[in-house]
Order: sequence, then structure tokens, then C-alpha cells
Amino acid sequence: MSEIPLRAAVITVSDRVHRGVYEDKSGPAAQASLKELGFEIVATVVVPDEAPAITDALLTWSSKAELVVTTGGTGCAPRDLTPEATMPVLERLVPGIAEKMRIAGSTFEPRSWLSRGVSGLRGRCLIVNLPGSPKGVIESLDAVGMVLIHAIRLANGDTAH
Ligand SMILES: Nc1ncnc2c1ncn2[C@@H]1O[C@H](COP(=O)(O)OP(=O)(O)OP(=O)(O)O)[C@@H](O)[C@H]1O
Ligand SMILES: Nc1nc2c(c(=O)[nH]1)N[C@H]1C(S)=C(S)[C@@H](COP(=O)(O)O)O[C@H]1N2
Repeated sequence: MSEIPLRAAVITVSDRVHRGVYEDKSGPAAQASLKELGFEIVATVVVPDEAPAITDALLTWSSKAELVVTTGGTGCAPRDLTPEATMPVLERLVPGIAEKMRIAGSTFEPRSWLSRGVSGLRGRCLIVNLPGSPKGVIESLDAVGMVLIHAIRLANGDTAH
């Protein structure tokens, strides 16, 4: 078993959750799926659909975890800008993870193609944008769970295949 810790931070991007209009169900859904994959959840954060807040949270937690996932704000609505706030933080893209999530999602929800989420690496940390709905979170993590872990092991120097 690899010695690499599997610490994950979950960032919920939602104006309405941030304002308390409704309870965050997507963040807890991500936590549950990640725990099943063997991750320790080191942070759960809620931020509005504001680029500085999203970018700051990514910068903070990418230095303290091997995986940071965001949920929400990946769509085409005017305030959906999570991908745009994520790109400046990434050093290397891992586009296949986002592509696989969209392809897998399309079997459940044809509108999965409208998630503009990105995925990539900052140092040894893998960052992945998930869609905002709890259903989208679960479906997406189910589709890429093991791929995430392999990517993290490689990024952290465990290159055994
Ligand atoms: N964190 C969340 N918890 C529970 N439900 C959510 C969450 N994010 C999204 N959803 C559900 O998915 C739907 C579409 O996602 P959308 O991105 O519009 O929500 P949102 O990010 O909370 O929106 P906004 O940022 O405008 O408040 C929402 O109407 C809601 O039903
Ligand atoms: N697997 C999966 N992906 C999904 C969905 C879903 O239900 N399941 N919802 C789609 C919808 S309806 C939208 S609008 C986009 C963007 O959602 P977001 O803006 O909440 O991130 O995610 C898409 N991706």
C-alpha cells in the first residue's frame, strides 16, 4: 500500500448555499464519495461564485491536500466561473479527468456536456471541478475515482504501475 496520504479538501461554490438560501448537499455528497475511495477529508469550504474567493480557497487547500475538488459554478449561467477561477491555479492540465466525467455523465444527464469543469495539477495536488448538483457530484466521482488516485500517486512520485 502506498505511503502517500490521501487528503482531500472539498470546496462548494454556490451563491445560494453561501447565503444560506439552502443547505449544501453537494459538498457532503463529495465528502462521502471521497471517503469511500479512502480519502481523509481535511477541509470543507463554502464560497460564493466569486473568482477571488474560489482562487484563494484553491491556493490555500492545494498546499495542504493531495486532492481538491470544487462543486458548482461550472455551467453557462452568468455567474458560473469556477473553471476561470481554477485555471490560474493549475500548473499542468489533466484534461482527461474532466472529459471522462462529461462522457460518463452524459449517460445519466445529456446536459453534462454543459459542465465546463477543468482538472489539473498544482505541484503534487490534483484539482478537479465537479458539477454543482449532488447527483452530478456522485456520478462524476464514480466515473473517475480510481483515476484520481493513480494521478495523485504519480504526482507524488509513486511511479510504480
Ligand atoms: N451545493 C449544493 N447543494 C445542494 N444542491 C445544489 C448545490 N449546488 C447545486 N445544487 C442543485 O443543483 C441545481 C443547479 O446548480 P446551480 O449551480 O444552479 O446551483 P448553485 O450553484 O447553488 O446556484 P447559485 O450559485 O446561483 O446559487 C441547484 O438549483 C440545486 O438544486
Ligand atoms: N454527471 C452529471 N453531470 C452534470 C449534471 C448531472 O446531473 N450529472 N448536471 C449538468 C447540468 S444540468 C449543468 S447546468 C452543468 C453545470 O452545473 P453547475 O453550474 O452546477 O456546475 O453540470 C452538468 N453536469
